Amino acid sequence: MDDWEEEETPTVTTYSPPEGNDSWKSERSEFGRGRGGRGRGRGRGSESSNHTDGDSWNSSARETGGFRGRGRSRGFGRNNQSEFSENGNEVNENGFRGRRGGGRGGRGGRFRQDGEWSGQNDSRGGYRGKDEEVLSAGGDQNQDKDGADGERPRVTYVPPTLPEDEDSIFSHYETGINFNKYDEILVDVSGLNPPQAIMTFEEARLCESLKRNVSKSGYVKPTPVQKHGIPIISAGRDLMACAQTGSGKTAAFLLPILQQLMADGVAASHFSDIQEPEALILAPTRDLINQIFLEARKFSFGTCVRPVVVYGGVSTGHQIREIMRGCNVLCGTPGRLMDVIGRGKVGLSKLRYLVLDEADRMLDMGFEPEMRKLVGSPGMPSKEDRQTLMFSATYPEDIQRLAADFLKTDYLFLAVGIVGGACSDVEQKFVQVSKFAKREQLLDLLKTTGLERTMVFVETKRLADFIAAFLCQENVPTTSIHGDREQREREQALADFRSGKCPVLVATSVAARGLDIPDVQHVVNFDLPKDIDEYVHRIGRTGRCGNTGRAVSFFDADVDGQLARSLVTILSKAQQEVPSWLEECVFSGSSSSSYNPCRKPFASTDSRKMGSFQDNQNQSAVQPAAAAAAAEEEEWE
Ligand SMILES: Nc1ncnc2c1ncn2[C@@H]1O[C@H](COP(=O)(O)OP(=O)(O)OP(=O)(O)O)[C@@H](O)[C@H]1O
Repeated sequence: MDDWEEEETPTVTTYSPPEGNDSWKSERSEFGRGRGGRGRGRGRGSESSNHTDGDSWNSSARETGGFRGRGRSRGFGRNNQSEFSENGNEVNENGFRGRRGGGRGGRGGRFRQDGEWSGQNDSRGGYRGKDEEVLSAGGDQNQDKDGADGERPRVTYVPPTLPEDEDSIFSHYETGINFNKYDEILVDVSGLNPPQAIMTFEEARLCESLKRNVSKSGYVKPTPVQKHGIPIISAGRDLMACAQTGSGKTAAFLLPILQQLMADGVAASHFSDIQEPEALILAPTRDLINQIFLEARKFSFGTCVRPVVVYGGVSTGHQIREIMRGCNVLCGTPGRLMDVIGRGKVGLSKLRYLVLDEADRMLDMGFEPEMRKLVGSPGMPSKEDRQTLMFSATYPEDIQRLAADFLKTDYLFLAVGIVGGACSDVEQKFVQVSKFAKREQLLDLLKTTGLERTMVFVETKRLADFIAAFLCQENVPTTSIHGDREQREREQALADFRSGKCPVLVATSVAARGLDIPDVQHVVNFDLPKDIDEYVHRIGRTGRCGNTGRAVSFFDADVDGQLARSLVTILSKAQQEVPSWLEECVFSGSSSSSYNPCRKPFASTDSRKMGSFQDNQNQSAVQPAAAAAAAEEEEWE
């Protein structure tokens, strides 16, 4: 038995939110208040919203009314397999504990009077602070192996089998009223001899099956990034593409790649021990790469091209078995990808396309060495012998410089609209609120939004648990996603949010990029991020594909002052009203630019057009402080 062969996992945890309980939509008094008085006494750091009796709190929590979270809480959204023992300690379930080096180990956290979560880490290798995920960068290699070192239990989770019926595969949401306005966005292509843009999908000369799949996906006409990106990729050019969130970047790279593979008659073969994909697609988070895989699966439906996905938190054995069944397009998070390459299951000699989605993220954060390791993997074609494609809505100038190392010198830079600009279909509002008043403000806000789908972003994993638990106590059907939740829980949380079972999703930055969830009408920044690009991505979870959306951000001048200047720029460029108090904040000096001194708020265009590009080639692109602060949730596996 190979070391990757494992037992299949037990079935996925069932999630059962409160039924028939919609009191949270009505008056404040019905929000479940008075059940124990918030913030006092001892409770659990995170509580399940899956109680079938509609009571979100267990008896001990109710008795004591509390939020003083005990235990490194991960239990939100669980079923009745109790995750905590009576005294609040975790109990073992399925042998999953502690594989992130102790994120779950910290105990005794509580919400202080000043509104801040204070975790008391214990010595069991507990919470490692903000860089917890970073420390596991590239470290997926061992995590699925049996716990020989006593610390890394084998991951046995196998995601549920995907539905095969066409309705599920091609389900999509409608383009919005502003879809046609995409045509008015200014487009700039820089670099030598760019090919002519296409105006229609017919001009893309897709083969019949691809054309049929595009049409079944509800695509009638290409978006600007597709009009320009498809012919550039089809012409064999390297590309760095920047287009606003939700404007169809995924199809812009998938369609020309799949078209070329089909035209060349590649076919997945399971007769080979080692699979040699023609395309590698990388993204920074598990949930995003899974989504990209589903898009690839949709567009290649009924063809001989076979996409496969690999990412952390799922049984490696299962994923390798999937690869062995044939693999032309391998989608993955970098750590797991390097793992399967390292195990000799994937060869790179046939590789023609290397795609980095959220490319600025992939090259930021000090992960650049990991990316270099990947492109330096044995058998990886040199940049001259492969086509490298990068996509994002944001491209800080320093990252553009770094990215150029991975691209041929004659790469094209495609800018649709303002590089780093916010989606113009998202109405952006700001509320001045101190950290003490944020929870009340959030409840008030959710009262007005009712059952509309809302993503609430918070800064830390612990706070995500806490706020989700708080909302559940207030009878708001809520789930959460963050890097300390097990993969099955994350997938369940996303499924419950998508289905509307839980219309509120509390998330850390792990959900900021790329996720394409239908009908997200609102994004709330309970905590503003430290980084303006992160803000752009977060609010881009709404207002997608021509639909309109709304983002409300809680601004606490004591904490968020350093972001004010960039926010004013973002709002102005999106032609939105800038609150006078926010402008004053900039001029009063509380908006310091010292946080990220080397970065301009936006690269307005292709960095090569700016004189500094060559001069700064050797300058380190990674800003350690910024990287560390923004690294809370990214995972490299
Ligand atoms: N030409 C099209 N016609 C109709 N719908 C489209 C078209 N192109 C893309 N879409 C849909 O628009 C939605 C957003 O696309 P996608 O997720 O690729 O955006 P994105 O630009 O990658 O966003 P982000 O920057 O957030 O990652 C998806 O549901 C996708 O299926």
